[in-house]
Amino acid sequence: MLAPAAELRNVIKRYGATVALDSVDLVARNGELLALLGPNGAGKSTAIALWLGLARPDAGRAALFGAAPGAMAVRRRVGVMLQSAGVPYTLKVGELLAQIRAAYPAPYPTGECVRLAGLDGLLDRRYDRLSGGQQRRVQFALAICGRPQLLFLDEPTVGLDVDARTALWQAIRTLVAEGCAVVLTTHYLEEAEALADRVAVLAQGRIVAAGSVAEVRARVSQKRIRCVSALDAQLVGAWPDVRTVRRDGERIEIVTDAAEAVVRQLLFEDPALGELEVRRAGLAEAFVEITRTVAAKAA
Ligand SMILES: Nc1ncnc2c1ncn2[C@@H]1O[C@H](COP(=O)(O)OP(=O)(O)OP(=O)(O)O)[C@@H](O)[C@H]1O
Repeated sequence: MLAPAAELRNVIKRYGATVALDSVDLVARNGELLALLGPNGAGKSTAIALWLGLARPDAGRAALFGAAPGAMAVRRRVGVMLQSAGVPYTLKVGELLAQIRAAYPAPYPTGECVRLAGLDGLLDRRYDRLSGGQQRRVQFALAICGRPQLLFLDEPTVGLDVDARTALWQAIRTLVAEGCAVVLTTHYLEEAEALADRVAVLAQGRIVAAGSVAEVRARVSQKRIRCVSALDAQLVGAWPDVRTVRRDGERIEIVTDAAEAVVRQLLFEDPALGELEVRRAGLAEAFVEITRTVAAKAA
């Protein structure tokens, strides 16, 4: 059987007294996007550092395509976009692209890189004179131009406006559809929800939830209630089992573990209530609940 594009097997990584990863298993497969989620310091960047050979596990194994990270044959199959980019600043975008494309056996044509990363009109511009968002798009182009079979994206859409973010999501989907494996870290849960085939939630170096977006979401019992109501949100917030309440114009939105009881009380208190909707909570609520439970147990 073909080895997965990237795997961590029972990995422990310590920095002094800090256990950055504690018995972690992760797998990223071809044609799939794995989203790594977790609060600051959870261990996401450490996982990527191990895969890139920038750090070594204290125990367990990190492998890319079944081989040790860092091997030249493996590096030619991998594209990387990290949070801090070591880009030679004074070069023009076109020169940067040409340099990186030359290092790969079957790179995308320049025009395709421009289209995928949204670099129209930027090839003749110096990298250091671009805006932050334009630089991010160049970094993305440099990560994908070698037509990687495995792509690491560490918070790729930070600083991008809505249009640029949507365009980048589309480019990521194109690569995944072509069979690329993608490991994405993000703090934007809607990004994971939009792109991920599988998510792994890390907290304090441990995987606390893993599976499809739907599976992780199903781990929590919370529901989201929305309705048009004039009830005072602060009063509703004091009801039993209500976790959060938010007023959004004429609507209120309630997150609760006991949807039936809250709906009953809503209808009782506000006979004029309308447009009632009850939905399973999204990934954002699941993530907050899972990581809060872990923090509470550790305290
Ligand atoms: N080079 C290092 N030396 C010492 N400690 C480190 C080092 N790199 C990471 N750590 C620690 O390891 C833990 C995990 O950090 P890591 O950067 O992997 O988290 P993260 O999930 O990527 O966080 P963020 O969302 O803030 O980027 C943290 O406690 C961090 O302080």
